[in-house]
Amino acid sequence: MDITYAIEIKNARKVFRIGEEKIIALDDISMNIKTGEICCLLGTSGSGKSTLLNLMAGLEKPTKGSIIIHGKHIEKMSEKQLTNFRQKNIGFIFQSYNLMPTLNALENVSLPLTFRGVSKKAREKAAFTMLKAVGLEKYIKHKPTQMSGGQQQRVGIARAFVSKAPIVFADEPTGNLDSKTTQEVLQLMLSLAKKNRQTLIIVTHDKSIATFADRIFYILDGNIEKVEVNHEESRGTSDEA
Ligand SMILES: Nc1ncnc2c1ncn2[C@@H]1O[C@H](COP(=O)(O)OP(=O)(O)OP(=O)(O)O)[C@@H](O)[C@H]1O
Repeated sequence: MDITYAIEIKNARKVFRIGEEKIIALDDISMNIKTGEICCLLGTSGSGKSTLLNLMAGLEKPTKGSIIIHGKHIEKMSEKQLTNFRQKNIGFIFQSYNLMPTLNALENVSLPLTFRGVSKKAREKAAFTMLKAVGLEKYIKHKPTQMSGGQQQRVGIARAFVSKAPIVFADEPTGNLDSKTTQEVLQLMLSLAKKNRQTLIIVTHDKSIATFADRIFYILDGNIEKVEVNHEESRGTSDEA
């Protein structure tokens, strides 16, 4: 089966209720993301970016509409099916890294492979290869508190990419990093995603980060305000607003 789109969203709406109050986090979103595409969801605080990412990752269900990942309607899946689906298909990179504090870098990166039934030896080999790819081969025994923010995020990236999940989501992945480390971490994510033709979706409020993407979806008040296509020659070099 040839599935061109990694992600298809059809008229997705998400309403949160707090007591009597209704919060329309997403109004009516329709969009498609191609396999291997690198996309940014760009918008100000409260615009609905994280909610949209959570719907795509099956962490939240839409109030209305469809979320189709590799041809499968994930809004119809049970929690158990979703957990299984995420373990097989999705990698996550978080703003606050979300590493396991008691585990060292090698163990943190190995973790997603344990859910896939990979042997310990094969897990450690794959984790070491990934840590080497992100320049941390000398830090495999270090625990998160023994590493800088940039190093911890490299571990987070290695963990997200180790299982070659077809889709990787990154929610403000450089939000806690200085500008130089931000550039390094971004380049790393992009090169890993391109290498294996993994689809990468980055949530950010920072336009300078979005210039690295193939396409930018501008999110405003729970809707897509506009979509911008980045052409190869201007990618990552533009600092215009
Ligand atoms: N679990 C929830 N319960 C109630 N309201 C929520 C919940 N999650 C998000 N919202 C509301 O939905 C709207 C969109 O939030 P969302 O977190 O998606 O925005 P965002 O663009 O990611 O913002 P930020 O950049 O600050 O993270 C906001 O008004 C928020 O308060």
